[in-house]
Amino acid sequence: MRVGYLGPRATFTHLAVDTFFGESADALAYATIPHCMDAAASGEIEAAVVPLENALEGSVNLTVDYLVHERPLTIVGEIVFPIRQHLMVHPEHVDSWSKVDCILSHSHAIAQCHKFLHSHFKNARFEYAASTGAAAQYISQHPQEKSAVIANDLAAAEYGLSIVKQDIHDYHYNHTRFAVLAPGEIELPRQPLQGTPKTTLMVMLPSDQSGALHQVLSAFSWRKLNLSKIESRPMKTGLGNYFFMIDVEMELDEVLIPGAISEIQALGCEVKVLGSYHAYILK
Ligand SMILES: O=C(O)C(=O)C[C@]1(C(=O)O)C=C[C@@H](O)C=C1
Repeated sequence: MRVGYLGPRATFTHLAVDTFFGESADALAYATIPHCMDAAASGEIEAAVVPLENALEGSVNLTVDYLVHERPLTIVGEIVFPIRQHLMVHPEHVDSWSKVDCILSHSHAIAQCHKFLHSHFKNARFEYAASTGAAAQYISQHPQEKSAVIANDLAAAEYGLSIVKQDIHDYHYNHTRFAVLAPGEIELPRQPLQGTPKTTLMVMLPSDQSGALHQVLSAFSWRKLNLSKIESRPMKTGLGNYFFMIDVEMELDEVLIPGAISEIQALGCEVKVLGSYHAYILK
């Protein structure tokens, strides 16, 4: 099975793919989240794995927006993976690491380490890369730059960088949810882990209807459907126009979720099922 991921090699997404799929997948790196999702939509790969949400920094908006507005792929699985951020430099700068003038990484990685960065690098500037792996690769190729990178230990090994501070993320519990996306339903390799069933819906409220969100939520509540997430994102059609991404902690059945969907549609909302799948928590 060909599985694309946000590359280059040794990103957290790559680690999640290798740990989850193991030998069952041919893992292919893509430079950006949209490139990876495009490849799944065109059939170049069977599935794309992209970051969806981090426990400290929240949703990866690029993934959510591209999924809803540009590439309507199906969520066929979720991988929850622990994230350990380390600070690393080119070996030439190990002795002067605390004096670097730039910190380079993915925006989510930088955000996960704000307290550490604030206390150690009062004057350094932050530069954002497409991924932690891309930042590590760049610094390995530009040893003259006095920059430090935030990435994982595999990236340090892959790109020959030296870790100067381990575990610099601000809070101990740091996990990221990665979505496995495909053009339609596909079989994922069997896991020794027990997954938790989930269904993700996109709901667009009619504009200017008082109590609409309350009514939508009550369609789930009286059916005792547990929601693990609700988040609004702009529709990009005008100020105040939002859609909601709602995660229901249940597999798409034939009665309860379709019943809730019909009720919500009767309120004048547009509803789309983005996927019904299992979430796997990896160690
Ligand atoms: O840059 C990477 O290594 C990624 O896989 C992306 C990403 C993200 O988008 O959140 C994944 C996990 C971490 O939270 C930091 C970065």
